[in-house]
Amino acid sequence: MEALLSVKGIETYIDQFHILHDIGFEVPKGEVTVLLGRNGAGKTTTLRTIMGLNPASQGQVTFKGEEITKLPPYQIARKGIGYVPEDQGIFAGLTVGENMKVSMQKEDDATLERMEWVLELFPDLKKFWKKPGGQLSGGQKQMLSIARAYMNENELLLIDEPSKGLAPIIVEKVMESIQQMKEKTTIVLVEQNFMMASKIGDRFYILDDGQTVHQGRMNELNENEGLRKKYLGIA
Ligand SMILES: Nc1ncnc2c1ncn2[C@@H]1O[C@H](COP(=O)(O)OP(=O)(O)OP(=O)(O)O)[C@@H](O)[C@H]1O
Repeated sequence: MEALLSVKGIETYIDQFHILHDIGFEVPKGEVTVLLGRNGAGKTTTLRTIMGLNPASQGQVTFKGEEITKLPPYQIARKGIGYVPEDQGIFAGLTVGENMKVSMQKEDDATLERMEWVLELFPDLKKFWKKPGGQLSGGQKQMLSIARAYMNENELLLIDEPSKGLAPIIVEKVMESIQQMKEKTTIVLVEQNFMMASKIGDRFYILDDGQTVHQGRMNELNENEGLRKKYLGIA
C-alpha cells in the first residue's frame, strides 16, 4: 500500500547547523505515526521540514504521490496538510471565534460542518468563543490550535507535542480528542509523553541525533524495555 506521506533521505540545515541526517519514514493512511526521541533529537525540525518551514537541502517529501519538498509552506498547507506547532501559533489579540475563522481556507458547508464537529469535541471553545486567545488556559490554547487545523479539509495532521506543559487531566482530554480525530484523519504525532503516545500510536519511529534509528509497530516498543531505555530514557 502506498503511504500517504513518505519522507526519504532528508538533510536539513538551520543556518550553518546540520540538524537532520538522512531522515526517512512512511506514514500509512488512517494511522497515527508517532515520532519519538529525546530533547533535541530533531522531531520538531522534521515536522517543520515537511511543512517547508525549514526546507530540506536534500531528500524528498512526497504527499499522495506528489513531491512537495521544495514547495513554500502555504502551498503545502493547501495540499491538505495541517500543522499544529509546539507553540500553538494562536493570535493572542483575536477571539477564539476569530482565530478559528482566520485559519479557514474555505467557508463552505463542509468546513462549517467540520467546525460544528470540532466544537462538540472541544466545548470550551464554544463557551469562550468571544474570549481573546491570549486569555485562554494552556489546555484551551492547545485545543484551539488543534481545532483550527482540523477545520480545513486536511488529510494529514502534524501535531507537535500536544501534551507539553499541560496538567495530566487536560492531557487525557487532548489525547481523547486526537483519538477521535484519528477516525477521520491520518496523524503524525510528536510526543514525549510515552504513555499517551503508546495509547494512540499505531506505529513509531525513533529519532536520535537527527537520524531515524528505529521503527516498528507501537506494541513492539511497549514490549521492548531495552529500546525505550536506550533512546527515550524511560523503562
Ligand atoms: N533555530 C535554530 N538554530 C540552531 N539550532 C537549532 C535551531 N532550532 C533547533 N536547533 C537544533 O536542532 C536540534 C533539533 O531540534 P528539534 O527542536 O528539532 O528537536 P526535538 O526533537 O523537537 O526536541 P524537543 O523535544 O526539545 O523540542 C537541536 O540540537 C536544536 O538545538
